[in-house]
Amino acid sequence: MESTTTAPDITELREEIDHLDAEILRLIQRRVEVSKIIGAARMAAGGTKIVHNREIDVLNRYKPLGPEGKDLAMVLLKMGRGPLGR
Ligand SMILES: C=C(O[C@@H]1C=C(C(=O)O)C=C[C@H]1O)C(=O)O
Repeated sequence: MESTTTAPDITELREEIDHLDAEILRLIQRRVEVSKIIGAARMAAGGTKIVHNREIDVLNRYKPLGPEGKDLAMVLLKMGRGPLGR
């Protein structure tokens, strides 16, 4: 029996990756923005910049991606915090 599998269209797949990256970038930028707004509002009200249990929830959310998911979540949290101690 002959195989009927066709080679993937790399050009087309790369276009999809380009679109996905643009969307991921947009979402990350918005996430950082929202996280900073929340942090600033909480600090202005006399609270802390970081909320530990909420950050644990975020880390757990990325667990399906494995160890790299945790790294990714850490980077996202770090980006939203900005410099600590301010
Ligand atoms: C955005 C918040 O503030 C901080 C930033 C978080 C985030 O980027 O997900 C989570 C917890 C807080 O440390 C929040 O409390 O929801």
